[in-house]
Amino acid sequence: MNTLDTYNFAGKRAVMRVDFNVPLDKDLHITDDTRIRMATPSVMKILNDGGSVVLLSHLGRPKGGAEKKFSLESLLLHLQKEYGRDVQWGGDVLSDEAAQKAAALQPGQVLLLDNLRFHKEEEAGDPAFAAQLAALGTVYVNDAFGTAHRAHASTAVMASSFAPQDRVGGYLLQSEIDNAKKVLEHADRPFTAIMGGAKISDKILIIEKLLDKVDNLLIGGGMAYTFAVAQGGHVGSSLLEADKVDLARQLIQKAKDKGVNLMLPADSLIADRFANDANVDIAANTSIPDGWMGLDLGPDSREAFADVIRDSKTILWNGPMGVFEMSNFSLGTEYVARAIAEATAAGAYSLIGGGDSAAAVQQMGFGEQVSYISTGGGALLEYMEGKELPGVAALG
Ligand SMILES: Nc1ncnc2c1ncn2[C@@H]1O[C@H](COP(=O)(O)OP(=O)(O)O)[C@@H](O)[C@H]1O
Ligand SMILES: O=C(OP(=O)(O)O)[C@H](O)COP(=O)(O)O
Repeated sequence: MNTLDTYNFAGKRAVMRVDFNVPLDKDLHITDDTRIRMATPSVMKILNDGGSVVLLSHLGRPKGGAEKKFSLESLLLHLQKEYGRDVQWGGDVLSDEAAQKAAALQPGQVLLLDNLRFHKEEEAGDPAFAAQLAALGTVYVNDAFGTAHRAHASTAVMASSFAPQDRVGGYLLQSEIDNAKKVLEHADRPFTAIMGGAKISDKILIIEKLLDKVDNLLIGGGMAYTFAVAQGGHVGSSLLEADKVDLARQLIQKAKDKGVNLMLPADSLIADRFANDANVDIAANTSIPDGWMGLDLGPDSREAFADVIRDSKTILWNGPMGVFEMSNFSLGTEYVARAIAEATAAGAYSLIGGGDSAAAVQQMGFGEQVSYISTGGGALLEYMEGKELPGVAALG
């Protein structure tokens, strides 16, 4: 892989894929800018060389065209402060405005374009769309580790429009891979993985691979309810992927066969609606009443999870344990974050992945007390299971 340090960007226009899929509040303000900050060294290297940058990213998962809440324009002022210079807005990636502003960029200038996923061709990996993106620059830089597991037009396909020497991996991509490799190759035991969050269908398949690597696998967050149903439980209106129940049942069996301690939450903090001021109660995870939903670990589970974590020597965490964005459902995530900080202080190596997990750790004040915060969730997990990431493979 060509790296930024071996490339001189003077007079070049870099079309740079970043992962600026940052969490926003309802007023479209950024609540955690880790992903933006982590890509800044790459942007500054290009600008300081005397190059210019066209920034490409997705934000969230828009379905069917442009929507204000998914527009990258919300990031513009933040980026101007981050880079200490004007950042131009070019609108839609396929617009004439974008093409004209990109062509007119001068050394040291930055252009931000709108959400790639406003075009279905992005996720389809459409070659014609990829070629249109490639025409925006003279060199391709990929620093989007968080999206490196997607074979999309901007993460994988557009690289082939550039000569091999003009496909460059950014600093963040490189350091993420170096770090994940270190954990894979030297995992001290007990090795504990903690999985949670909401992207169940994406991440449930990864569990099978992790069972070959870890001693303990703790499953919390929205993912836990699919497992509770697999155990014959009732989960009310909790997050559930019904078509993954059989797979969850097989995974429980596989963990037994392999001697892995797969721990599911015994109890949940349940709510009668998806709101911070909902009525709450505590229920066994396998008997949540109709009309109620599990939004956080219950008191027994958070203690049990924390105990296992504190005894671990290598820790991999992806996905919050509850809807931590609402303060009344953040305790499970906080317990896990604190236990990881304690284990790290006692000598464990801790690796936290995912946009929301990273945000939770920072927000709760444990950012400096863990070994490494990765900007990738799914990407990190897929790398850890030994898969080649399309975004990395495309760089050659
Ligand atoms: N029990 C739950 N019910 C619904 N959503 C949940 C639950 N637990 C966690 N979540 C949500 O999961 C989201 C994060 O999931 P995910 O994207 O998979 O994690 P990451 O970004 O860390 O990889 C958060 O917005 C959180 O509110
Ligand atoms: O947030 C992301 O992944 P993550 O939730 O696994 O951390 C990336 O931006 C990828 O987004 P996607 O899972 O919608 O392709």
